[in-house]
Amino acid sequence: MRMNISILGAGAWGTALACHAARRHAVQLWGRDAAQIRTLRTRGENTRYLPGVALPEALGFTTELNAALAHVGAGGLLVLAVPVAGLRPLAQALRAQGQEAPQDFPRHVLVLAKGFEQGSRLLPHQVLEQVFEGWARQPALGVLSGPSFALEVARGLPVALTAASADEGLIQATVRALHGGGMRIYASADLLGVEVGGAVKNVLAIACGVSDGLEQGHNARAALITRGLAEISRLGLAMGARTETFMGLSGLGDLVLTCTGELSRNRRVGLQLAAGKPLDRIVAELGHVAEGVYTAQTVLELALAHQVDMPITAAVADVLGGRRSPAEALRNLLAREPQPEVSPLGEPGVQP
Ligand SMILES: NC(=O)c1ccc[n+]([C@@H]2O[C@H](COP(=O)([O-])OP(=O)(O)OC[C@H]3O[C@@H](n4cnc5c(N)ncnc54)[C@H](O)[C@@H]3O)[C@@H](O)[C@H]2O)c1
Ligand SMILES: O=P(O)(O)OC[C@H](O)CO
Repeated sequence: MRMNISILGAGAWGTALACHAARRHAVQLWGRDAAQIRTLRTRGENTRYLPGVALPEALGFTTELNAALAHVGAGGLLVLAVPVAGLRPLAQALRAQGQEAPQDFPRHVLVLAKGFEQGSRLLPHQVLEQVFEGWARQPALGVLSGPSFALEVARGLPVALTAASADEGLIQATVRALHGGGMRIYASADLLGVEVGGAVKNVLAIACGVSDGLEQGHNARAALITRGLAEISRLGLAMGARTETFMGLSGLGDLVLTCTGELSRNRRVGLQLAAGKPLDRIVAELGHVAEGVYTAQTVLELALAHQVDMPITAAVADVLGGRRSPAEALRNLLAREPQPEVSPLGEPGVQP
């Protein structure tokens, strides 16, 4: 059944998902930059964020938040495709806009961002809960996560993702909107676990980029991925997530993709740090968000607060914070005391 969908955020991921959804649904892509949206409309291509991909003719564009909301109405799907840092201001603007006709505000809001908000240390859905708190028209919230490079999705290549929410109606709306045409959507009720996996894998992808950039070999990369999964699981469990979530698409799946795939922006940051490039230059030249850069220190703070050991994350935070060189951080990791290997799935009564 055809649905009305608005995707807010015209970066790589928002544009790719809009390409996918517009093949079957009425989709509006919203961006805050009027000049960029004009280019999308006139050239039929997102030259800045997704060059080389022809946008579907049926895809609509807008810079008006109220038009994007009106398109969705109460019964469609509203998708937030901005980075974590942009979520709070966007949600505040949505709430303000929604006051005008609360009965028409979308019932289902799906978030795509992967990371923790700096300062508040909140996950994306928690930021939204905070903004919408106390509002009579508080929407049902969900996240979409898993191994998914925007460029491949935009080209229609196969992809499997996890939609997580406590609200069954939201999951059904997401499946209706996105499942099919090369995209498989799996459902999960573990919103927190899905978001923790998506946030921390970005930090570990930076570690793998550093290791590969320093030519430490495939063995080292496999070790970082496996021990990285143990770090994700430890933090997630301490925060209340389910262990099995980390063995799924949004955990192991996305970790493997981002740590090994050449399209990963986070991995690219690590490779360039290993080459000795200063972080501010890397970020300026990347032209896209690499969420791991902004989330690493917060993950480390959460690890300390929950008293879980996350040595790889600590090493990445040290390198990003300029406290250690990439080579020094790696030496430090190798010099750690020997310890028993505990499976990321854990053992009864033992923390992984
Ligand atoms: N690119 C991918 O392959 C991919 C896949 C899955 C998830 N994600 C996640 O999706 C989120 C967005 O990533 P992306 O790849 O689209 O990033 P991007 O850097 O390609 O684009 C970001 C977009 O968000 C816009 N933006 C930033 N702050 C904003 C704000 N305050 N209000 C409105 N718009 C704002 C920018 O103008 C830009 O259009 C990130 O959290 C990322 O981790 C990305
Ligand atoms: O390019 P990255 O490193 O931001 O990763 C993109 C997606 O999150 C991969 O699933």
